[in-house]
Amino acid sequence: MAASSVLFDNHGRPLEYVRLAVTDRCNLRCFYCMPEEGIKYMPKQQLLTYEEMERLVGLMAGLGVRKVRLTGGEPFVRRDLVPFMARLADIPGIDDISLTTNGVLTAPYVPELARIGVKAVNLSLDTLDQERFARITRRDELPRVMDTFHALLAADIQVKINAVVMDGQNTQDIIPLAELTRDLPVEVRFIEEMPFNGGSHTATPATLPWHHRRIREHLEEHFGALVPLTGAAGATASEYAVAGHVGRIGIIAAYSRTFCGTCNRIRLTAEGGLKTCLYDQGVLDVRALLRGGSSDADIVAALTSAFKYRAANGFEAEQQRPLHQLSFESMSTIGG
Ligand SMILES: Nc1nc2c(ncn2[C@@H]2O[C@H](COP(=O)(O)OP(=O)(O)OP(=O)(O)O)[C@@H](O)[C@H]2O)c(=O)[nH]1
Ligand SMILES: C[S@@+](CC[C@H](N)C(=O)[O-])C[C@H]1O[C@@H](n2cnc3c(N)ncnc32)[C@H](O)[C@@H]1O
Ligand code: SF4
Ligand code: SF4
Repeated sequence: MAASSVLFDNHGRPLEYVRLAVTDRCNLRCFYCMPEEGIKYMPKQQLLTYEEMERLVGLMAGLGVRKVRLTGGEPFVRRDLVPFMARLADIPGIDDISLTTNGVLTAPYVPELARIGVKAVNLSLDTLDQERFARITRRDELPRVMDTFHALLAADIQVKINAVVMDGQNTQDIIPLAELTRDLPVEVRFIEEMPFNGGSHTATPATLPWHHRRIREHLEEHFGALVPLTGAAGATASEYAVAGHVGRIGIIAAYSRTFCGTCNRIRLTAEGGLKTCLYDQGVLDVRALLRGGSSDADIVAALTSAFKYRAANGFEAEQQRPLHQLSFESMSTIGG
């Protein structure tokens, strides 16, 4: 189905972007995302199939969605990911397919990604120090992640590095990571830590130690004034240029939630739960509709109705949850 119209929510925000968590499994155990042990993965038959996701994306394209991001868990842990991406890219109306990956398994797939037209990849990398990498992710995989980074650059795929800033863990890495932008055409984005760590540690305190302003001040102490850039509509990152640098710096106020006013996205969890806000607890069981024999028209009506009842922002969505224990949810099931 071709994009025919744009759907606006009850706060006048358009639906343009869907994030698909293609799996809840992961080959890392990042401290801020998952506990080290005791993880109960979903049985495979509970995950949406690729065919189910293709059908949904086709229907969403009819509602105006044009951008799809694959995430997880680690997307490359699921088999046959790249052919699936190629089929999504062929859906009329979808003009932007990208993914967020930890980079451990990604390097060998980079030529294929380039071939199917993937223009940008977001690569998670919280430190350039091998020991701290192993401590944060609980796996010693930095060299393979760096292989992916270099393979993406060589293939001319635009890279955004995602680094979660964690008090007492990797704040010493902010400047070395930002230094990558001096000679490389990459964007390095620093992300406020959110509480979705699956019980790995206590939830982010109400006074987030490394919030957007502090990260910016820290960068400016080293590089001088950052020059704000005009970002794309609906973007999560505030983007900045640094004098003399080829690349850019971004800061994502994920916990402060300052960009909700232009939020243009919805999420599907790996088991087909629809989230109209990262902070809601899931507003629609799309898998039940798909497997219960619902018609395209019924599914479109359900998606439309869910989008028309969105929380105004992440704080309202959080308030509407019956339990406020966000830290028992893991980002690996939400997709970031
Ligand atoms: N609060 C909030 N944080 C978000 C949202 N989307 C992404 N983030 C945060 O930004 C991080 C990076 O997200 P990515 O998967 O790289 O996606 P993106 O920022 O939409 O990427 P681009 O499309 O390249 O701008 C996530 O891990 C979250 O911490 C959102 O809608 N709300
Ligand atoms: C959940 S991961 C899934 C994709 C892939 N495994 C990866 O790490 O890139 C998506 C993004 O969520 C971010 N993330 C995970 N837990 C987070 C948290 N507690 N706060 C902020 N961002 C988080 C990661 O840094 C990553 O960039
Ligand atoms: S952030 Fe990504 S790589 Fe790290 S544990 Fe979560 S899903 Fe896995
Ligand atoms: S917190 Fe919710 S409303 Fe705000 S930008 Fe994120 S998903 Fe959108």
